Amino acid sequence: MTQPQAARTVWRGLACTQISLPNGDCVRVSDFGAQVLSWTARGHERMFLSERAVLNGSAAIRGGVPVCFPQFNARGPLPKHGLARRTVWHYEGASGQGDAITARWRWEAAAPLHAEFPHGLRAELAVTVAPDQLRIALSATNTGSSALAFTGALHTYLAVQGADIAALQGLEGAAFWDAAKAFSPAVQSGAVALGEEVDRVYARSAQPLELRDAAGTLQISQDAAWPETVVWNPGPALCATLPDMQGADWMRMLCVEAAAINQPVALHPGQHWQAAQTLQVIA
Ligand SMILES: O=P(O)(O)OC[C@H]1O[C@@H](O)[C@H](O)[C@@H](O)[C@@H]1O
Repeated sequence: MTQPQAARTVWRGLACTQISLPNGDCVRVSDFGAQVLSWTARGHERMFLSERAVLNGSAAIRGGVPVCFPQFNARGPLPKHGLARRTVWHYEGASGQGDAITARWRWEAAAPLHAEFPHGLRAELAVTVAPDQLRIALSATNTGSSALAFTGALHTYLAVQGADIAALQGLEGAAFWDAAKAFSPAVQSGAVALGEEVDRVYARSAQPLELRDAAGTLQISQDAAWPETVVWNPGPALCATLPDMQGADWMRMLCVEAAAINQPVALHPGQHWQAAQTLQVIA
């Protein structure tokens, strides 16, 4: 292979697009949820996907990069984390740019949403794969005739190798809201490590974060239009209660989420918004 390629495939019953680069990097994205399920770079799987993930469309898929939209968590009347992660998106195709390739999906707010969310809203997800790099851009357009507001996140489940040495660096000294402790305010002391439940909402860091583990170092950055970063790991106690995770899975993952939460994004009719999260293997 001399050029990046995108091929349609079915993986464990899910219609997917498989993106492959000449250097061996590979990404799989499901039409269900427009969800990245796998990213292999420098020979390592960089995404956590639960072996107990529900893949039959009856629930959100636990792992990869769920698109939480147009509502983050329970902050509104919609089902938790919105409906987009539980619906099939329309695949629009892929196009190459040099050593990179971008595949695109489209989602429209449809009837099941309208009782709680009576708006015309279109979302697009662009997944760009380049050597050592994955960039995921969500965009939203108000296609209706009234103003609307949304919240959301790219709920990225990063694979962790070597839980005892894994550390997320770059948030030291940052203020956060501790969602695991009734949203009490706190300040980050040292790197984020695995151990107990972590469910924290930080303001976006201007500098990229770094996840260091036994596989190397992954740099994580997000556009300013994602104003918050959520870091989530259920820890052993909560993990044991989640039916779609195995008991020790909390040691295999860390969610670092690019999010828009505290100030909902307001869109007038015809207005457009876009924001990306970029993951880069640097060591
Ligand atoms: O189990 P879900 O619906 O995928 O949510 C997982 C987690 O997602 C995180 O974004 C939230 O901050 C957590 O509070 C939540 O538990």
